[in-house]
Amino acid sequence: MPLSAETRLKAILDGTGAGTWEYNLDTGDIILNDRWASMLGYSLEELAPISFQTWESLCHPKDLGPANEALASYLNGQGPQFECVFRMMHKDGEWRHIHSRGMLLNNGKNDGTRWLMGTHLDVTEEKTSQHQLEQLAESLPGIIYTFVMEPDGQFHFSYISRKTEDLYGIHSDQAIADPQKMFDVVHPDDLQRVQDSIGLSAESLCEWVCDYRVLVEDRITWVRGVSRPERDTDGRVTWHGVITNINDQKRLELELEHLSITDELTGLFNRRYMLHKLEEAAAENERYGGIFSVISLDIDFFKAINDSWGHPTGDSVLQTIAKLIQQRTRKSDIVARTGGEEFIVLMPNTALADARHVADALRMALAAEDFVSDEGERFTVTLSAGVVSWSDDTASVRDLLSVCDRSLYEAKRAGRNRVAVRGGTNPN
Ligand SMILES: Nc1nc2c(ncn2[C@@H]2O[C@H](COP(=O)(O)OP(=O)(O)OP(=O)(O)O)[C@@H](O)[C@H]2O)c(=O)[nH]1
Repeated sequence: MPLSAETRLKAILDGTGAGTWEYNLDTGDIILNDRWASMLGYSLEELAPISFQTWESLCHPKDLGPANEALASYLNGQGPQFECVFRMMHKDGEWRHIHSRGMLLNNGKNDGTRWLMGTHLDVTEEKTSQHQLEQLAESLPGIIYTFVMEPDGQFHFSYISRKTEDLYGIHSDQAIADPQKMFDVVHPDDLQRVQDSIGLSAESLCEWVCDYRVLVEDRITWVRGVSRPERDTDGRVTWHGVITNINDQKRLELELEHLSITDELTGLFNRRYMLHKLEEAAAENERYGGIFSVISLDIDFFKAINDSWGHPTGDSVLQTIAKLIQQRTRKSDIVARTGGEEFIVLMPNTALADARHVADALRMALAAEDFVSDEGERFTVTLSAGVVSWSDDTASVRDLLSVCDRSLYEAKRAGRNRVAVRGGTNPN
């Protein structure tokens, strides 16, 4: 014989561990099941007589108002069901978090009155874990989150901690409601890289690690995202991770990088950086063709300047010349002090004749410059320069520089304060 609907329903409710309640809105009658009472450590007999006050007296006073408001808004037609979590006092003196859900049944008892029927579930453990997670998230120096990407590319945060406010200027509720907001504040220059790295991590299931900038009202913050992806059987990828502020670390990194490529005295690039840029330009030329030229400048009789006017005056001569070269070259040119009184200018997309023209202009500008020593004596300074262009028969950067040096040497030998040019770059 098939089980009755009532038996089946009871078995289902027993399985879920839910208490049930029925509340007649017109008569005020209340019907509770045994589980409703045992969830709070009581039997129904102990709670008798059962009325609305039975719930009221056990509910946390601070939760009564919100629960009644939730009921009122459901009865006003807002939401498909009544739903609310409130605390209730267990017989053992502990508060339990109860998740209550209910619906209105007009004809439930066939007597024309309205019955609200629902369930109670004890969600204390979930609430406690959630509270612990929130406390943990608060004490962490970054954002923790769970990010989910569907196979069709749709994405959302199933959890994100409140630190989003500090780093992204976005409330965590907003990030959950509209996850795109979290990408809208990524620096435009970094956005593509961030998206590509997420795509790569989803494909390879390798850890996602990405440093990028977040731009909130003109304030830039460097952050680092680190998270582990996992793919479920539906192809959905979920990352659990953390985003931290790395501003201090990044500033230090950038400072160190700056120091490692800069000449301290003049603020120009140093020899190491110039060699790196020359190698880059050579590789680019080999791959895509094009042209670039190099000017090597050396101050004439600089030793005599030091000897006559002192080392500090020599230093300020170097600084003045550095400024002069920077003013008279393009932004795309790279200028470095590559030795004591030697400078190199790398001029991308510049033919030999144009580079020679620039070298001559620099030579004349320096010769016209009036210098004053620490003792107030006036003097002038000249330079010699070698100019060379990268061509098809240039074998390496080393060869290019060697040809440039030979031109410079020719300029010195021919009397200084002049520019020598080499078209071919075969050092022999
Ligand atoms: N003030 C100052 N002098 C430097 C610096 N680096 C190198 N020097 C000096 O630059 C001088 C270079 O001398 P030399 O290599 O003989 O060249 P020069 O006197 O310019 O002679 P030519 O190049 O042949 O015209 C040396 O006296 C170095 O001590 C620096 O940072 N500051």
